[in-house]
Amino acid sequence: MSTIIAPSLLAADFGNLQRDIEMVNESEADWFHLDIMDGVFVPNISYGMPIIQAIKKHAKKTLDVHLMIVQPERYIETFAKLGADILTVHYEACPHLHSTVQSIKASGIKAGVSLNPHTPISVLEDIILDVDLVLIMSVNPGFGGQKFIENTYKKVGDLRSLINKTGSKALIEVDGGVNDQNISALKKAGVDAFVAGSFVFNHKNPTEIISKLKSI
Ligand SMILES: O=C(CO)[C@H](O)[C@H](O)COP(=O)(O)O
Repeated sequence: MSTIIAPSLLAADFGNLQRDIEMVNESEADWFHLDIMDGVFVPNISYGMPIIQAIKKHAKKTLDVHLMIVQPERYIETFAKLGADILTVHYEACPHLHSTVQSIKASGIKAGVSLNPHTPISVLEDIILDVDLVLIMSVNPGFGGQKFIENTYKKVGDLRSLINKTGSKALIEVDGGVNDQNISALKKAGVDAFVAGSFVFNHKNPTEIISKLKSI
């Protein structure tokens, strides 16, 4: 399977959102990554339903929605109706994670689980066969433009072993500080999908940088 590149619109220019969406549509990127932050689970607030609706209107690729919110189970139906194709919740925000994952799948979309940097892969042992995607945070969630945490390589290795051992079909996605210096080693460690925000949108030629990430 070829590398999946998911530009994070958190780093887009919101005054020119349609332009940035068209750029991703026309690029070699595979997914749109949407970061939803509530100011409670993470110390930042990003954007909500009207913006997602506007993105959906123009986006021609998979919507990969990452909920950094408390009690995400309250909004599963809402995000499914808004057009999410993949809905990822945080392990740390879900006391009834199995039930939340089942509800996401029952709404007809793919279910992802994300882990904060301090959370070990072992917490997924009893749910890995139920999830479509695991999103490993390679920065502390809340802000774009942070430095990549090196321990992520070990976590990706641990997750790849768990997936291989169990026969899970889950994809491995990494989010935070991804660039042309670390993507190759991450890919070798077993990552399938890469979220890239500031590295793409702060570049003078985002389309070109997406092609570069895709081809590494
Ligand atoms: O989830 C996020 C922050 O919580 C962002 O998606 C992530 O940080 C990507 O941004 P960048 O590539 O700029 O690090």
